[in-house]
Amino acid sequence: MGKRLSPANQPLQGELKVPGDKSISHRSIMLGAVANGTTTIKGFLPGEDCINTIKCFKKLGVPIEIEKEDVIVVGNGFEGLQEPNDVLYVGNSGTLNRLLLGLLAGRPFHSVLYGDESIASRPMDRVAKPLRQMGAVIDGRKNGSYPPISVRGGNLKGIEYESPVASAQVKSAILLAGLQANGVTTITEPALSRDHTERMLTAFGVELKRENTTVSLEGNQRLHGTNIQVPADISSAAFFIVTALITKDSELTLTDVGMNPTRSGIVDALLAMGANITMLNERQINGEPVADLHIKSSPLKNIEINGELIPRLIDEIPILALAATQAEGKMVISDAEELKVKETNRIDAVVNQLRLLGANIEATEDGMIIEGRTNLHGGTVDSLGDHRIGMMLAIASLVASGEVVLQNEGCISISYPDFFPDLANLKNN
Ligand SMILES: O=C(O)C1=C[C@@H](OP(=O)(O)O)[C@@H](O)[C@H](O)C1
Ligand SMILES: C=C(OP(=O)(O)O)C(=O)O
Repeated sequence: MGKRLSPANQPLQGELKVPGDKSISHRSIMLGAVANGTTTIKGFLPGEDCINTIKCFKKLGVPIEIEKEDVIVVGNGFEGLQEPNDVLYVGNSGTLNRLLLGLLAGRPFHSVLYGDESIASRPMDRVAKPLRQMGAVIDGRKNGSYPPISVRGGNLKGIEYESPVASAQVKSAILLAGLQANGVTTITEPALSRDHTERMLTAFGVELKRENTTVSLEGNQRLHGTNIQVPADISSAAFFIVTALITKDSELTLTDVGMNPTRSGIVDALLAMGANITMLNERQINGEPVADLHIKSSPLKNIEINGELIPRLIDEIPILALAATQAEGKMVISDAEELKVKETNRIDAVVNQLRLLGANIEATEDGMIIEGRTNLHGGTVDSLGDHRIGMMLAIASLVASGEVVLQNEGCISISYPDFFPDLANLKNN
C-alpha cells in the first residue's frame, strides 16, 4: 500500500522543537545504568532505538522508570549489571549493539545481542577486534563479525588503539570497556567523530584526556549519577531545515537544537551553499552546545562535500542529497563509503529512490554526484526500512509535481515517531 503524499508546494511556517538527540539519549541510559546513584533524564527520545536501549538495561537488572516526560535510571555501578536470563534485542540500532558490546566486554558474564534484519548485516568486527585485544571473548556469525553476537567479558587490560574508521560507535565502545580495564586505554581516530560520550562521561565525573583525535582514560573510574537534559536532535532538525530552505516563502524556528561541532556539519554545508540560517540564543547544556535556528527559504548553490566534514554530517547525507537536487550546479559527495554500512546501503538507497522521482544522481565508489536543479515528479518510492531514507523521501514529496507514494514508512518511528504530525503542523500554520 504505502503512504500517499500529495504534492504540497506550501511554505513551512512556525516554531518547532524536534525530539531529543538519539545519540545522547542512548548514552544517557547507558551511563546512568553504570553510575552510582540516580540519573534523571529530560528530553529523552522515545523512538524505537532508544526504547530498545531501556529494555536491554532492564534485562541487565537496572531499575529504569518513565515518569511523565522524565526517565529515571537507578545505577549501582558496573557491578550492578547482572547476567541476563534472555537474549538482548537491539532492534535496528547500530549504536546500541556496538556500545553495549563495549560495556558488556568488561562484565564477567555471558550475553547474546541480536537485532532486526538490517542489524544482521552491519559489521561488528570493528568493535569486536579491539575488545578482544582487551581480553573479552566475543563470537558471532561469519567468524565472529556479524550479529547475533555473544560476549563473555571481564578482566580487561587497557590498550592503545588506532581506529581505521572515524566512528563514534567504535570510540565509545572502547571507552566503555576501558573504564572497566586495568591501566590506560587510548584511542586515536582518523578524523574526529561525534564526541557525546566524552562530554557525557565528564558530566558523570570521569576524568579523560583529549588531544585532537586522541582520547584516553584510566580504568576503574566510578561514574556518579547526574541530571541530563537532552538537546533536540540536529539529525531530525535537518529534515525541516532543508524543507524550509527549498520550499517558497518558508520561515521556521527550530528551538533547542544540539549544535555540537562534531554534529553541525549539515548547517555549515548549507550555509556554504547560501542558506539563510541564523543561530540564536547560543548556550551550553550538560557540556553540549545548543541554539535556536531561524531558517528562511533560500536559493542554494551546490558545493563539494568530503574529508573531515563527512563524519560531521554522515547521517544527514540523504537529506543533503535531496537539497542538492534543488540547488544550482553539481554536488560531488566523496569519502563517504561509511554510508554503505548504515541501516541500508545509503549510497544505493538515496540514488535509486531519488531517481524514481526524476533526480539526476549517480552513485560513486565512496559517495554520489547530484546535478541540480531538477523538477522532481511523483512516483512510488520505498524507505527500504531505513528511517532517514523514509523522511528524506517524505520531504521530497513536498517539492515533487505529482503524488508520491512512500512504502514502508513505519520505520520513521525509529528516530522520529511524530514526524508526520510535526510536519503537518508546520504546513498548516
Ligand atoms: O555514536 C553514535 O551515536 C552514532 C555514530 C554514527 O555511526 P558510526 O559510529 O558508525 O560512524 C552515526 O552514523 C550513528 O547514527 C550514531
Ligand atoms: C546510522 C544511524 O544509527 P545507528 O548506527 O545507531 O543504527 C542513524 O540513525 O542514521
